Amino acid sequence: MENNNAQVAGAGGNAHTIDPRNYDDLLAVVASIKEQVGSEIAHGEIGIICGSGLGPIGDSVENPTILPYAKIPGFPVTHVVGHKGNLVFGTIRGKRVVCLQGRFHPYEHNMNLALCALPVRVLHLLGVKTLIVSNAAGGISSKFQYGDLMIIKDHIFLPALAGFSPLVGVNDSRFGERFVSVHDAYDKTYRNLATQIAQRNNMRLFEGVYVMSGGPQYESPAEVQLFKTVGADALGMSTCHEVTVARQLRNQSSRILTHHQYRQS
Ligand SMILES: O=P(O)(O)O[C@@H]1C[C@H](O)[C@@H](CO)O1
Ligand code: HPA
Repeated sequence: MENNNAQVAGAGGNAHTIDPRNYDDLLAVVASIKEQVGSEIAHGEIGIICGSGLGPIGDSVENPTILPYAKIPGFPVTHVVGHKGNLVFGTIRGKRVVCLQGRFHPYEHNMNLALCALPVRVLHLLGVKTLIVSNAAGGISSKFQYGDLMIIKDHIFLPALAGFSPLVGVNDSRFGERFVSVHDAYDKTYRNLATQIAQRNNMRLFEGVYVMSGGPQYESPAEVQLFKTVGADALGMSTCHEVTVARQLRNQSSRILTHHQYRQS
């Protein structure tokens, strides 16, 4: 079942299908969210994308306001088991969070990566400055035991290397630059914090490189060997498109700050 609410009114009042690359369309999506849950509720400092099996993070949000994706214009419907399909607003330990209880995998949506990363742009327009992204992945590193946790320190975004990037196509500069650096895409300060917390709690935690394949088929033994050879530690079918879009938005924020400083000096 697709979301039958994928249209917004454009210039002249003509309805058109939401384009995930169009800033004005996403402002209309955000306006609809604010209208449905109220402007006070519809904002957050921290965005959380729950991977497969990690939906209960959304259930731990305090004072939750839940908006099903089916009621959000432009949000496709998620079909993957373990992805509920809710936007959850509330707090966790006093911090305002917006939780995506369910993500969009490119293999579900004809490799439309911009569409699958649309929620990240929506989170940005709702005020989110910090994004926590989780996933379930297959281990490649021989260090790993079943169920181990890995913090991503870098990625190999295979679909993007083959031309399937969420940033391909018209670039609306209000989202950021045409050419986006993904150096330090995974914040070192937060990675260190997670490592310290794991150590304090005697948890097994590794840092490693995540490789995203298009899926949905799992990888052949020869492909796993290939990824191991190029330095990947874990393998999945998500995350990199979201992080790439987030990185463009973060670069946009720092660009605005640079201009601001320039004007002051
Ligand atoms: O959303 P995530 O990345 O946790 O989903 C995982 C990876 C694939 O989409 C799927 C295959 O197991 O689950
Ligand atoms: O082994 C895997 N490969 C790709 N994606 C996955 N998601 C969970 N496990 C895997």
